[in-house]
Amino acid sequence: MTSSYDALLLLSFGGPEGPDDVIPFLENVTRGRNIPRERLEAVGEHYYLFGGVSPINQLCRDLKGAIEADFASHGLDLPVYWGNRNWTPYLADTVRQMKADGVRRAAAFVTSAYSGYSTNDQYLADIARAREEVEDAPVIDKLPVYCDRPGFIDPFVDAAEDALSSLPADARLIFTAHSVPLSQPNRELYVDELEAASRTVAEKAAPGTPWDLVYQSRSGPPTQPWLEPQITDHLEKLHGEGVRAVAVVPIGFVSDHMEVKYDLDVEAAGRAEELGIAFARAATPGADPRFAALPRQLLLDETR
Ligand SMILES: CC1=C(CCC(=O)O)c2cc3nc(cc4[nH]c(cc5[nH]c(cc1n2)c(C)c5CCC(=O)O)c(CCC(=O)O)c4C)C(CCC(=O)O)=C3C
Ligand SMILES: [Fe+2]
Repeated sequence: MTSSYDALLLLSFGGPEGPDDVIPFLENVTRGRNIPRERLEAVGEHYYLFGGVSPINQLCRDLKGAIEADFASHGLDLPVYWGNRNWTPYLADTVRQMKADGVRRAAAFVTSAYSGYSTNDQYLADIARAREEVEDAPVIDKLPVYCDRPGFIDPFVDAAEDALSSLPADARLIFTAHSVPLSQPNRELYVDELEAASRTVAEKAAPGTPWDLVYQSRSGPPTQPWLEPQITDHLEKLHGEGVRAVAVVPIGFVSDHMEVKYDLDVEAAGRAEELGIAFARAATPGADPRFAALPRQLLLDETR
């Protein structure tokens, strides 16, 4: 099987791999952004709780392996590279390696499924900046946004069914995504896509079950409006309405990284427990073979 590309680039966020990495990582993430010092210190503690190791890099290694297996089993002979925005392997170093290996034209699969600034445009800017750092860099085309593709949706459908099956029959569905400032460019598109993906998963996994889309992991100064409601506030509201069980689906993410492991599995689950609400968190696609098939399907334009 052939394609017009001679490499695939897996592009991700990056995360610390030990306690000494945590502060430099957080400085990388927040450089030039208006994030209060207290928020940074609080987020540092989330990482220290896990030994200073974010799950995200291992998740990328696992996904890279699954993509390579998918390519191999479909006779697609294309090397897979991996680079990050905020930690090693830094994207510019990866692009330098690709150049040294003779890559001329690569397709980029980003570990973020949606349109919007943080989820799409910022990764495009990362690619442009990394290419500027490397003389005669390979061409790198970002593959299309994939939040509506079966390879992304279907693993969430199964995961939502699994989470619901562990709860009483009257459990509610909560979809959650990373909050962004209301002022962020293309925020409406991001929200529209999140709503559409949530609706599709809800209708397939549990037709008739009430569902809501809420947000998590906000930072920024309290005076700056971000997408709401936050999941913890939403749990309180549902509690007031007599809801006793929730299945939480992290539809805004592709893997169980720190925003999922801390903000949902520690913080939101802890709030639910205090409120006496049974809480089950649905898995993210991770290295599911259906998800790992998406880069090939997008490359060969045969997804739908
Ligand atoms: C939309 C979105 C996604 C989903 C799309 C995607 O996946 O790319 C995402 C993912 C992630 N965000 C992550 C980590 C962080 N994000 C921060 C800060 C921010 N995120 C924002 C948005 C998003 N973030 C925004 C608007 C900010 C404010 C500063 C800014 O405008 O940039 C901060 C600073 C501290 C804090 O304020 O929380 C950290 C540490 C990790 C790594 C987790 C790990 O280590 O496992 C991942 C996957
Ligand atoms: Fe973030």
